[in-house]
Amino acid sequence: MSVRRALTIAGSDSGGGAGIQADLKTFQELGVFGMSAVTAVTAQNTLGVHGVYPMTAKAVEQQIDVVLSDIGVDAVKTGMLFSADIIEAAARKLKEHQCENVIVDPVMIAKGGASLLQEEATEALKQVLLPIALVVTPNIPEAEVLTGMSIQSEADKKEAAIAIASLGVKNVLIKGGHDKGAKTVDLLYDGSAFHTFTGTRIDTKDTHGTGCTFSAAMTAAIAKGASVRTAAETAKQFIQAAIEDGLHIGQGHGPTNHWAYRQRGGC
Ligand SMILES: Nc1ncnc2c1ncn2[C@@H]1O[C@H](COP(=O)(O)OP(=O)(O)OP(=O)(O)O)[C@@H](O)[C@H]1O
Ligand SMILES: Cc1ncc(CO)c(N)n1
Repeated sequence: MSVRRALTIAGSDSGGGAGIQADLKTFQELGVFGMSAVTAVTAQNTLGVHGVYPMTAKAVEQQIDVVLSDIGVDAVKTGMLFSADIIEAAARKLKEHQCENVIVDPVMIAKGGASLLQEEATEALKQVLLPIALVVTPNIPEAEVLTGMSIQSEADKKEAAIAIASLGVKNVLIKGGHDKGAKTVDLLYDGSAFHTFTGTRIDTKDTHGTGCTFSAAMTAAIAKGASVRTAAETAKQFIQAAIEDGLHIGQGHGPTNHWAYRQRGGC
């Protein structure tokens, strides 16, 4: 089988736990060749986001163009997109190159509270990116912004997933890291049925980049030909191992362990 390729369109996390760095590490661990289009550089560590330096939309567009016209791609993930201009440029290019396997992680706010998406860009995300996406993977606060709903229960999660699907995206996966209980319940809605992926909540502060890592693992699995449902199962196992075998790096919210899944024999 030829080498499978995945592209991440996202921001750089200098601390290495989230963003482009988490995505490329995850792609590599799952045996997929990783490529990147950088949307912004963040000066970031486990204590927080200390600076955000966006790229121009043109620079993002060109990175996507040169990579897709030469190397090609089996799945594309988007993460931190920062502005409406960048969202519109990315969506235009993905359409132009007829990318079908687009996984949108609608990154809005970092765990420490820093904004990674300008407020007015949410509309562009909904109007131009979600309609061309195969999957969107909001966490609970992001699902609340996308729907305007308050999500307090599993029933609310289901209602939100249906509302997000009505924006034109084929599959909606609401991540349960922000759930309150002893279990983390990730909910997938595929346009007709619901599927849940449940993990044991680990009591740790080292959860920086869990969302990026989860969505990147889904992207890698989809690049290798998995269905969305199987990709969500793989991603759940990948992130559970990565959180359980934490590296305890830095003084704040440390990164997850991107080696853990492979070291346990997965791949
Ligand atoms: N403490 C935890 N224990 C076990 N699983 C967790 C924990 N926290 C998050 N997860 C899992 O990690 C994945 C990512 O979910 P989460 O809701 O944390 O994403 P996120 O908020 O987008 O993360 P980030 O913004 O840090 O990238 C989900 O599968 C979720 O269930
Ligand atoms: C660059 C970047 N993307 C995404 C996140 C969300 O975890 C982050 N903290 N930083």
